[in-house]
Amino acid sequence: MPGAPAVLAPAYDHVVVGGGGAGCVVARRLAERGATVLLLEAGPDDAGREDVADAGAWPAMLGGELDWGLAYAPSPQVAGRRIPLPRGRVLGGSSSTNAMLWYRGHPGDYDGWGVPGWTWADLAPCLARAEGVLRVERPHDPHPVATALVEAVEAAGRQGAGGLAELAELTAASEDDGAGGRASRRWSTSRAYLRELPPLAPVPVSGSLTVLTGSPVLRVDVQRGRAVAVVHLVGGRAARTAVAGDGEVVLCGGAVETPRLLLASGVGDPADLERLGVPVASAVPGVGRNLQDHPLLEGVTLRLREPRGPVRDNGGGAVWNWRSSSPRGDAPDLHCFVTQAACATPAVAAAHHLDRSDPHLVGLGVGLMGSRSRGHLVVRDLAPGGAVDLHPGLLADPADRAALRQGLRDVLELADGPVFAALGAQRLAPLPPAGPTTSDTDLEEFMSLACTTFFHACGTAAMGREDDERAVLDPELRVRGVDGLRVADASAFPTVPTCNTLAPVVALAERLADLLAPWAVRP
Ligand SMILES: Cc1cc2nc3c(=O)[nH]c(=O)nc-3n(C[C@H](O)[C@H](O)[C@H](O)COP(=O)(O)OP(=O)(O)OC[C@H]3O[C@@H](n4cnc5c(N)ncnc54)[C@H](O)[C@@H]3O)c2cc1C
Repeated sequence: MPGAPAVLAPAYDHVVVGGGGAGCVVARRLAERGATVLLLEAGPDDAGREDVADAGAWPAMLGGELDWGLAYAPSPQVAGRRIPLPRGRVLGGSSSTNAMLWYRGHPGDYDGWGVPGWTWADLAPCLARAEGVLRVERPHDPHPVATALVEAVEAAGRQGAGGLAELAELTAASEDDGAGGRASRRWSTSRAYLRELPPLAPVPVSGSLTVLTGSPVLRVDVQRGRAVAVVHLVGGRAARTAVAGDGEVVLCGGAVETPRLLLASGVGDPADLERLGVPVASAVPGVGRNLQDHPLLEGVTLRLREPRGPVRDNGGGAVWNWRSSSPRGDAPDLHCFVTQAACATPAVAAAHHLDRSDPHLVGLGVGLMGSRSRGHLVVRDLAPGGAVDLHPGLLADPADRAALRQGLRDVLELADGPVFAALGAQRLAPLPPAGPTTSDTDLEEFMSLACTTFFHACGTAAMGREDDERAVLDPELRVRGVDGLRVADASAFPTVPTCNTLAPVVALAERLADLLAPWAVRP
């Protein structure tokens, strides 16, 4: 389905901008409901790429040719470090480059948004529908460090006590490797929704879907308060493709590029637009505010007695979710996963003299999923992927630092316990005697070196109730003050859910297609 069509039609019912985690879902579902749809993706096709398909290969893609190459700005809480923020620039978006954990979150995450139409009861059917398209599997042959995490939680009496450790659900499936064996293969939204679903029935029974890769969108053309066309590059030249009649443009560019596209289209804080030299189409001060992410500690490092062996599944395989003593809501707010390799920031590696290529090393990541800190972004250059200052505010809220300290202490207790000892594990970072008696100051110093992104940037074009003046989108994901323009991606979350963000993104995309469903009954 993807590729360059010989000729683009002058107009489509809907134009979907960004073929990522959300965009592939939105485009396919709208076409199924009877619309003619154009999906525009800046990056290349992902079909046939072994780096994308091999579930264990994703770390090698970080910062590579399929990455937008963004970074969070330095802040004191992260020891003045610049933290790379990977985002997929390829069909499937970050669902083609991510770590494949599938975690639905907690009902309270969605109910807590307080936006009509977006409760758990509204979204659970969308998740179920997505799980009928994406393959979601747990590891068939888990790595010993994955089973060790689950056993360590059990041995410490923490299983079920406000938490759960289990083999991870992954958007990857054990498939024939073509050489008589099995291998774990990725199921991105591009694979699931564009390639594996049966082809659309011919027009006019259903609509049609045209996918154009290598076509970055520069802006939406807003005239007299209505989105009428998109301006995009085709073969390096600017082209203009219109939306037909009462069709719509749906922005699915992700948490950084969607607010940039809004600003490029004249939607944003008038002061930002004036600085960027863009005439105001709609004054919406919330664009680019409310940037959120989960802080993740990459640093707890163990050296096993034996080499850890070849990578299985996604290179991890098990997770533990549990509650701190003061969680943000009802959901577990702390998260731990294993890595079948060293998982330490360059700053931790330098401070602890780690040789990250040592085949005996494994890691334990510690994330704060109920983070309260908020940040913002400042677009400096309107070109896709251009300069942007990203200030996520990681660990800025003292309550976040307290909760993550507790998470780190809990994980160190497991790392030093009998289950990992049976693997001959020796803790290399943070250096012993870090443990229950270590001071908060020492732990915070380690955290400032180990803190990085959990890759869950979101919230920068948030939906909200009709009376919420900070909201960029209304409860049906319409951009305030512009007809025929919606946002359906991670930017739309009012608050980051306590889970990895692909599942809620896909649920949101499925729901948006329902909101536009009247297309299915048009003559
Ligand atoms: C390295 C990494 C690991 C992660 N691990 C996990 C995980 O294990 N589990 C999980 O649930 N989540 C994970 N995530 C997060 C998850 O993948 C994202 O939250 C999700 O994919 C976001 O979906 P999105 O549609 O908002 O954006 P994306 O999936 O990033 O898609 C945006 C798309 O829009 C395209 N685009 C942007 N601007 C333009 C433009 N101007 N014109 C045309 N196209 C454009 C991009 O190229 C991209 O294809 C990870 C993310 C990364 C990067």
